[in-house]
Parts: sequence; structure tokens; C-alpha cells
Amino acid sequence: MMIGGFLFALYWMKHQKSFLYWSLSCWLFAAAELTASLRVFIDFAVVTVAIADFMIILVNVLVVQGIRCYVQPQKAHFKMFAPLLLISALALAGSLHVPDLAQFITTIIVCGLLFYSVNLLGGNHQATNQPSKILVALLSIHGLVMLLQASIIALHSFNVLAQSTSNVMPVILLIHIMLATCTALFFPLLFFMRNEDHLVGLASYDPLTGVFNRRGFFDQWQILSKRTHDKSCHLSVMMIDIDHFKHVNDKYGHEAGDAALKWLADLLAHELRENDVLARMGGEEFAVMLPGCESSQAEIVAERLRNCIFKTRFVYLNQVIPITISLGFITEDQPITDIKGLLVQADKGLYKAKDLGRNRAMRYHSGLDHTPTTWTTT
Ligand SMILES: Nc1nc2c(ncn2[C@@H]2O[C@H](COP(=O)(O)OP(=O)(O)OP(=O)(O)O)[C@@H](O)[C@H]2O)c(=O)[nH]1
Repeated sequence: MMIGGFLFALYWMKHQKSFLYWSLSCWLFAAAELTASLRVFIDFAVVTVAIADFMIILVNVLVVQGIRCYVQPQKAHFKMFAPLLLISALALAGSLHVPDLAQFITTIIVCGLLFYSVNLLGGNHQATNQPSKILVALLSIHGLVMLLQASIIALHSFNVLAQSTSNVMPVILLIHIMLATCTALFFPLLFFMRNEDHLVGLASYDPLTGVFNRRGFFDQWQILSKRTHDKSCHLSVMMIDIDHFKHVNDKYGHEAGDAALKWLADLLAHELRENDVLARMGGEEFAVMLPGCESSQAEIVAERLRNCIFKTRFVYLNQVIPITISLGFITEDQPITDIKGLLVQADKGLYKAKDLGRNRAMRYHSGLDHTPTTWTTT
């Protein structure tokens, strides 16, 4: 009852329908247990068997409905459960005088609902956070306990386990209550973690282009450097800048400039591999990190990017706006600790490309201290 109250308070504050369904399921669970326990005092199977079991099925339907509201809110129509509830009611009514059969039917239906929940949460790509994994585990264990319970009921009804079930069933009931309590307590964490993931996402992505921002770029670098720790691995880094972008803004307007940035980010992302990291570092400047990309490949990629932007027409409000980019790039063959230093060097290549007339890619070679810096155009 208290967890139900807690979940209802969350619904009241957050207006998330999932919390409403989960709080109702908690309260209904308490009511169902109370109704079933009346069989000690009264012999009225319609209430203590059929209605109590139907309430247990409804509890689990409400749990699933809450999960559906979390996973796919647009498609979560409660009426989808109407056939299941109708069939359950008829089956329970038909097994009124055979309590074992009613319990077996209830157990199998609840088991199905639990595994459906596992499928909903496990198959949802957005729900890959820690609480959702724990919930998948809890619901799976609960489903297996239900299967065990169904087997015991079946064996009992064929008199195979005549004596021992009376000892096992209270233990199973206790496990149910523990699993249900843990599950109910983990549900709110689903939303809290999703909100946190969303905030982290907002902090790491550039809202205009949808690619990483400066912070996201360095976060990705941290992830990459941990993965390739102690491994000698090639890494190429590029700095990319739109040529005469001020002119684009001045002549066609700031909105055209924004559209050009988005167009450029989409094209670059399309030309890069999946594990390359593209980020808008600020203004009209982009950076690319190409893990495992050695020197000769970096040259090919840089030229491919430059040529792709040069050849592709950017059309804004029926006007063709000429866009070209300049690039500076560098490849490091040693394990890297200083990504910022690498960016500075790629940036030097970029400014050399600008100096030499723009619409070109320049490699920055950093040698030993006594080696003069050399530039290569591609
Ligand atoms: N539309 C738009 N413009 C931006 C944005 N961020 C920066 N800019 C503009 O980008 C322009 C950058 O101009 P400059 O740094 O002079 O460089 P440039 O005109 O591209 O010249 P070069 O880099 O030397 O080829 C400025 O006009 C900024 O206002 C943005 O988010 N949207």
C-alpha cells in the first residue's frame, strides 16, 4: 500500500501515466491478497477464487500497461487488454469449483504477462540503462517462479506432490512478494535514469546539427582512450572550417547559414565511418576523430570530404549557395595522451589550408623538435 502511495505521489508530481498504472497495480495487489485470504473465513468461491484471481491478473496487466506507457506511449492503449481480460474472466468463471485449475490458469496468464514485460523492456533500444537491465532480470526471475508454481499446481492436481506443496507454496508466495516489491521500487528509477541520460545527451550534442559538441567530442575521446589503453593504435584528427562563412551569412542571411551548417554536418556524417567521431567545436568549425585511421587513409578521407562538399550543391530557398571547406589533419601512430595538442596541430594545418587559398586539405607533420614542420596538400 505504501509503495502504491509513493508511486501515486510520483504520478501526481510528474504526470507520467506509468506511475498511475503501477500505483493502481500495487493497491490492487494488496486488495487481491486480502480477498483471497477471506477463504479462511468464508466459503464463497466466486469472491475468494474467481474475483481474487482475476484481480491478480489485472494487477499484472496494469504493470505491463505502465511499462508500455514508458516504452511506447503513443501505442499504449489499454483496450488492447480487453480480449485477454474477457477470456480470463470466462476461464475463471468456468473453473469456479476447481480452485487448482483457477490457480493454474492465473499463474500461466501472469507468467505470459511477465515475459511480455521482459520482451518490452529488453527489446527497447532506448531502455538500456542499468535499472531497465535489473528490471528485466527481476521480471525474468518472476516469470520463472511463475512457471515453477504452475508446474507444482499441475503435479499437485495429479496427486504427484500431494503432501509437499503445502510447504512450498508459502515460500513461493514470499518470493512473489519480495520480487514484486523490488520490481515496484525499481520502476521509478527507469524514468529518473532516462531523464538523466537525456540531460547528458543534451550536454554532449550540438542542437543545431545533431552531431557531438566540444564536450561530447572530449567525452568520446575519453571512452576511446580507455578502450585502446596500452594498445598502439593509429589515430587521425581533422579540423574542418567552412570557407568565407561570414559571406554566406551576410549575403543569404543567418538562417541560410544555419541550414548550411546542418547540411554540412549531415554530409560529413554520411561520408564518415560509424566509429569516427564528428563534432561541431563551435561556430563553423568541426572536428573529426578517426580511430585506427593511418596516415595514407587520412589523406584519402580528407580529400574525399573536401571533394564531396565541393561537388554537392547546397540549395537554400531555391538558391544555390556555393560552399567549400578547408581541412587540417594529423595522424599519430603512438598511443595518445594529449588529444588537445593533436587538435592544435590539426588546426595549424587548417590555417595553412586557408592561407594557401582555401578549399584544400593540409596535413600537419610534427617531427622531433629539430625537425621543421612540413605541410602536404592533398
Ligand atoms: N549562421 C550561423 N553563423 C555562425 C554560427 N556560428 C558562427 N557563425 C558565423 O560564422 C562566421 C565566421 O566568420 P569568420 O571567422 O570570419 O570566418 P569565415 O568568414 O568563414 O572566413 P574563413 O574561415 O577565413 O574562410 C561569423 O560570421 C559567425 O557569425 C552559427 O551557429 N550560425
